[in-house]
Amino acid sequence: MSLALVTMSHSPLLEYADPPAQVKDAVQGAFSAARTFVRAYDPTLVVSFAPDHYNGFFYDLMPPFCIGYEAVGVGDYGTTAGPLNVPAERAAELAQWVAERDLDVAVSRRMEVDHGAVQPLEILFDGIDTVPVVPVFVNGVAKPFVTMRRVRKLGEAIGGYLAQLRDERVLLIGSGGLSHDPPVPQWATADESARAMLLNGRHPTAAARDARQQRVIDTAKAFAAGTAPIQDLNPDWDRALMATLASGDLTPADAMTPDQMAEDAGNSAHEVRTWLAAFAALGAAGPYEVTHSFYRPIKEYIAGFGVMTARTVAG
Ligand SMILES: O=C(O)/C=C/c1cccc(O)c1O
Ligand SMILES: [Fe+2]
Repeated sequence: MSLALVTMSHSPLLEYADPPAQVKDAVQGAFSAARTFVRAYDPTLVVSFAPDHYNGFFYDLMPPFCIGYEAVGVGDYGTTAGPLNVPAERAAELAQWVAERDLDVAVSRRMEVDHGAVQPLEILFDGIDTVPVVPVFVNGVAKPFVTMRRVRKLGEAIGGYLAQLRDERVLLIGSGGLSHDPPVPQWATADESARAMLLNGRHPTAAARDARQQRVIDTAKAFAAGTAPIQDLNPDWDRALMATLASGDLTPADAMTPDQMAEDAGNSAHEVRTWLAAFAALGAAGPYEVTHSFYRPIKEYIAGFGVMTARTVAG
């Protein structure tokens, strides 16, 4: 069976920053192309690979991957709060399939998801419960990181399951990246209160959430002004990765090491793991073609900002 894919950067700053009009228009144009692609494909099921930013997953128990049987948006940065429309039996069947292929994936019967998972659903489907979605958490912020090879293998296993479904049109989403280094605390350098948040910061007070988000919003302003103490975007790295993903041969990404990824493209560049998983899943259904590709480094959004659509080549 054929599959389709949208990979897209997310940024909570879409609603909180003000880049020049032509930049905003270019991003909206890329979203619009992705929406048109999705509407034409008319998926019956979405499998969404997304990271979390210490809103649903914490160091009290941090898996590399987790399949949600139910999921609820936490409503960070004004994104939609509430339940996603998760087909629990389909999710459980997928988890079983993956387990039988020697991959160890956590499951959650109540996954909490943040802007990383919610923003693409809002942009592509005008809501978080309008289409059945199986959410797959891919750790993109918390050390230790599994190898990129492992991420590719997970994507291939999930794609293998989806490719044999006869009664579904499946859209894969990969959310995050590309190069970027927003001020998400790191355990090694965090102070005591930041460590408490990283350990178990579930359900913060409104004031605590506002303070955390304001720090990111302020950093984005400073980054655009050239004064933020965060790592620069790396358009060459972003474009090279997008070329690898488009090529159909994902094995070169196996050589990317976690430390080198962070050094070259920022700590949150690990979010590209969702793109790799999504493309590996797509490739499991056969050769694919990229139908639309957008890229722009956007400091106001603290993101090497990319959007790609792709689908199985009819054969
Ligand atoms: O607030 C956070 O935890 C993350 C913010 C952010 C900013 C820019 C790009 C991203 O992918 C983010 O998640
Ligand atoms: Fe992110």
